[in-house]
Amino acid sequence: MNILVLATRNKGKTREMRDMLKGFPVEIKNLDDFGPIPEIEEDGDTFDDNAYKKASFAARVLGYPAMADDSGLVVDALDGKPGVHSARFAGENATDQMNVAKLIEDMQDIENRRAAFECVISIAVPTGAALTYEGRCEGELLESPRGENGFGYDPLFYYPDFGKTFAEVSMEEKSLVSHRGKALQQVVEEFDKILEWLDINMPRIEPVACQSGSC
Ligand SMILES: O=c1nc[nH]c2c1ncn2[C@H]1C[C@H](O)[C@@H](COP(=O)(O)OP(=O)(O)OP(=O)(O)O)O1
Ligand SMILES: [Mg+2]
Repeated sequence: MNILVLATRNKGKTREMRDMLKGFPVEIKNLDDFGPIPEIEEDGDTFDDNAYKKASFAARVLGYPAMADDSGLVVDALDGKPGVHSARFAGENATDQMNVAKLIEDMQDIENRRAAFECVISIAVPTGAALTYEGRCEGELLESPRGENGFGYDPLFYYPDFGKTFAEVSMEEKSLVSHRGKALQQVVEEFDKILEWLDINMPRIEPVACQSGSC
């Protein structure tokens, strides 16, 4: 069976990605299944750059196809911040709680509460060839957190159609409308084609059959 490595350290993302890919003929592995590998710096200017960096690096280091997600929250009133810096909004090793607290503070007294989650998924092979999928989801920021589910900024992200935050709905409900859910839905729809693409693009690591006849 084909192996696909989820190139992420984020447990919330891992759960959502595993859930949507269950049932497909592919063995999903995590970075933790391989022991220590170097950290990759997410210093790209776009979600696209960073998703590709993470996926192609993991594929190159591990020798398997890898799928990475780069995502974040884009806030209208903050000129698109925190954007690609969402994970380190409150500082280099910030926790979700610290990032949420900073967002609450920065949004104090701001009337325009519009925000969107954006996600780019990259599926790469060790040669650097890659496929890209994108998703976006619009909502509003509350003034204080609500709900216990999900991760990251979910407790502040109110989705009007649900009348709830992403932390107040199940993972399955969130995935129906979320940025990552939408990107993954395209992956799911195209999965047969993706498997074919992997088949063609994965390097053949077995030595080429001996051509001199002496082996
Ligand atoms: O559905 C979501 N619900 C809530 N928050 C979310 C979501 N999706 C992304 N986010 C936030 C979390 C983190 O602050 C940043 C992602 O940063 P990002 O670098 O892509 O992920 P990460 O560092 O947590 O894990 P990794 O890079 O190993 O995949 O955006
Ligand atoms: Mg990251």
